[in-house]
Amino acid sequence: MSKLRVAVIGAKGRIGSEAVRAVEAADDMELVAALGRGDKLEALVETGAQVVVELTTPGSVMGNLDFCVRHGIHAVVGTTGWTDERLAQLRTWLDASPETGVLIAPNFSIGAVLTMKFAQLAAPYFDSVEVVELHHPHKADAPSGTATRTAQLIAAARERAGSAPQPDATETALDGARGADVDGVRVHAVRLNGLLAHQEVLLGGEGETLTLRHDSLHHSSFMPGILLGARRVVETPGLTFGLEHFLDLD
Ligand SMILES: NC(=O)C1=CN([C@@H]2O[C@H](COP(=O)(O)OP(=O)(O)OC[C@H]3O[C@@H](n4cnc5c(N)ncnc54)[C@H](OP(=O)(O)O)[C@@H]3O)[C@@H](O)[C@H]2O)C=CC1
Ligand SMILES: O=C(O)C1=N[C@H](C(=O)O)C[C@H](O)C1
Repeated sequence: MSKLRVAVIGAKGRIGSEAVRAVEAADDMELVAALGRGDKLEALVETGAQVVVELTTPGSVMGNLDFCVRHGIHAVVGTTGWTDERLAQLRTWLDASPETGVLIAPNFSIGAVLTMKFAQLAAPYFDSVEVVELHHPHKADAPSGTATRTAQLIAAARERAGSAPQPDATETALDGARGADVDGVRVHAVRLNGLLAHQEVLLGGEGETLTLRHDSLHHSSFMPGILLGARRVVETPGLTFGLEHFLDLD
């Protein structure tokens, strides 16, 4: 059987360099291009890339995806910074290239995907829920894509269940003291040397709390999800948001 022809954009970055190694080590894949900043995207066409793994920056990802979708190259995207407007733009591009698939995964690690799932399950049973994400201090954005998505999923689960608004009588003396508000769920971002990528979902009810915590201790934690995404996206046209759609979690 022929190997899947995979390219990595952002190949010199923290996660991109790990992805290069993971694709090279996968028996069913061939790394056909490893692009860094300044490299020409035309190399993707010249090398016959079928799937791109996009791990760059919020400032670069849209231009890269525009090129990929226009050339019918599927994409697995880990880069953060997704807004409703960006997703709508991407859907427009995909409408014009209906056989192309794009997977955007706020987090490729199985533990993080499960944390999001458990948080949605638990959130309607508690009065209060807040998200704390903790990362290395070189991370470009805050809050993390994972924390934003987790808060959105929690808010949607609470709305579906008809949960009451969260109790909070605080009058904040300093801006930011209560974190960011994502659909009514507070999200706090810690940047600390020594950390990689971590998240806690804190849930509180009458006389009890539940803490869900996930730790990515090495960038290798994201690789099985990236490889799975590359294998599945080629047979999944359109936009898929979240690795959970490629996992049999129910
Ligand atoms: N979904 C997930 O599971 C994960 C997602 N991420 C996300 O992935 C992204 C990258 O993270 P990280 O590796 O830590 O960041 P880094 O800054 O280490 O890597 C980004 C790389 O992309 C390069 N780059 C920027 N623009 C372009 C471009 N147009 N073409 C080619 N290369 C480009 C950068 O080059 P230069 O240094 O010259 O700017 C850099 O080498 C972030 O958004 C992060 O949040 C990270 C881990 C897991
Ligand atoms: O920048 C990182 O490191 C990470 N980014 C992603 C995010 O913003 O959620 C995924 C993971 O947290 C690591």
